[in-house]
Amino acid sequence: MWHVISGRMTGVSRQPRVAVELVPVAAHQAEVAALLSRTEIQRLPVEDCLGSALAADVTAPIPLPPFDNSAMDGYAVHCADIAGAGEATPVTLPVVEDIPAGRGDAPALQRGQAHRIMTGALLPAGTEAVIPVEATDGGVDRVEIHAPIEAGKHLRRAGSDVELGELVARAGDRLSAARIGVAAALGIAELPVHRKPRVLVLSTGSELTEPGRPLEAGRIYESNGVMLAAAVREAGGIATRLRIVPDDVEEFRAAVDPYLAEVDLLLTTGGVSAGAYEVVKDALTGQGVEFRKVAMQPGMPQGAGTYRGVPVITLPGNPVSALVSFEVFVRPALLAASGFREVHRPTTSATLDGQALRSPAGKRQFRRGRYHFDTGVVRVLGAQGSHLLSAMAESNCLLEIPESTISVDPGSAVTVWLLDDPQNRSVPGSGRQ
Ligand SMILES: Nc1nc2c(c(=O)[nH]1)N[C@H]1C(S)=C(S)[C@@H](COP(=O)(O)OP(=O)(O)OC[C@H]3O[C@@H](n4cnc5c(N)ncnc54)[C@H](O)[C@@H]3O)O[C@H]1N2
Ligand code: MOO
Repeated sequence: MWHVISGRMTGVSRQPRVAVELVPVAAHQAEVAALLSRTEIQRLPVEDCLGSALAADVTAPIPLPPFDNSAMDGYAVHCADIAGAGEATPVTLPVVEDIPAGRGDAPALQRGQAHRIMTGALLPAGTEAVIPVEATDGGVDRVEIHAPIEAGKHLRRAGSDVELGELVARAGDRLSAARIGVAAALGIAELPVHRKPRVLVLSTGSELTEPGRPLEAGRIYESNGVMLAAAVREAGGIATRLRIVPDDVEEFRAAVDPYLAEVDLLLTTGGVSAGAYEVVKDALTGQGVEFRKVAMQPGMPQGAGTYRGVPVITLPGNPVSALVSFEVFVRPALLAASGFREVHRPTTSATLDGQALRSPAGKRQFRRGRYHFDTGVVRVLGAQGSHLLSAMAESNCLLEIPESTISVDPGSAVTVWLLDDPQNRSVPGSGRQ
């Protein structure tokens, strides 16, 4: 179904009349999201799960740590035995047992004894504290102890990290290095995850040249395909890049068709606007893909549908338009299909710094910028032109200007989408701006 809003705005002065009818951003988002089904669940070895979405809740089959153990290399003691110990008044105890990590049969510690014990080793029954080796002479048969210690010191209790049966990860969580570590620590060898969606990325345009080759007059290097494939991978998908397809429908079909059986999504860039050589539009119109203008800047020309049973999203060719469109439409749909619970970028309200922003009436505008976590201020980077990719490469956020807003003054609040930070400066409170 088409949800259409008119570009004509009432009560807004000096705005040019927009002749075409525009599809609202939310309507196109919903149509794109509905195209992709959730991928099936598979059990994978934990070490192969990085970046996947967990498909079921995980509860702890054992506590962590599994048993009481020592937090230090030192000596297991009864506190009262060394209560009077000091540099000038050392206490000497017999070392009765040696307990490396992994030993499970050490006898109980009796009053007046010390057991030498290593970090991570099972505490012998009766241990009240572990005195670190640095506070002793390090003796093997007898140990001279130079300080007292409180009960409970340097002991790690069973379950102090994770209790038996505790929920440690939820369905829809992204499996990070730390979550994979927790699963392994719990003895979990395999996890149920959603299969990563396979995305075929296709760049079209007779002007495109692969990087590394000489650039002839009138041609440019292909960048959208590599960039979108990287964006797919960042979003947890598996991207395959096809060779560049020139503006020729037969070549388009010949390049794409052999791969269709293997992919969950065909993602194209270029060839969708109003020119004489719009290969994507020409190849896919009447084949199940609908082309439209979305009330958004950049990223107005869009297409979505299915081609030979495979979901297709066609992004515009201008590089900023392609990447912003990926953020707005493709990334959330891909994350939802991959089983993630959280599919949207985190957003926050920021204070605009610098110059006033102008935005076309009736369109949602996305500007690139740098959000400063310490001050809550956002500054736009680069102009609005959708060929200005380098400013996007420096940005850590998108500013979202609603359809009803035609200008934003400095000092006003503006919503920002927080992106992965290319400068790695986005750690709140890090002070590195
Ligand atoms: N008469 C009109 N012209 C244009 C309209 C319009 O509504 N009426 N829309 C403009 C908007 S907005 C956009 S966005 C672009 C979209 O155009 P296409 O999707 O058809 O893309 P192309 O024309 O193929 O390319 C546009 C631009 O981007 C460069 N490009 C394309 N692919 C790549 C790539 N893989 N790597 C790097 N750069 C690429 C291409 O060379 C062009 O400069 O149309 C406007 N025009
Ligand atoms: O709407 Mo286009 O995507 O600005 O360059």
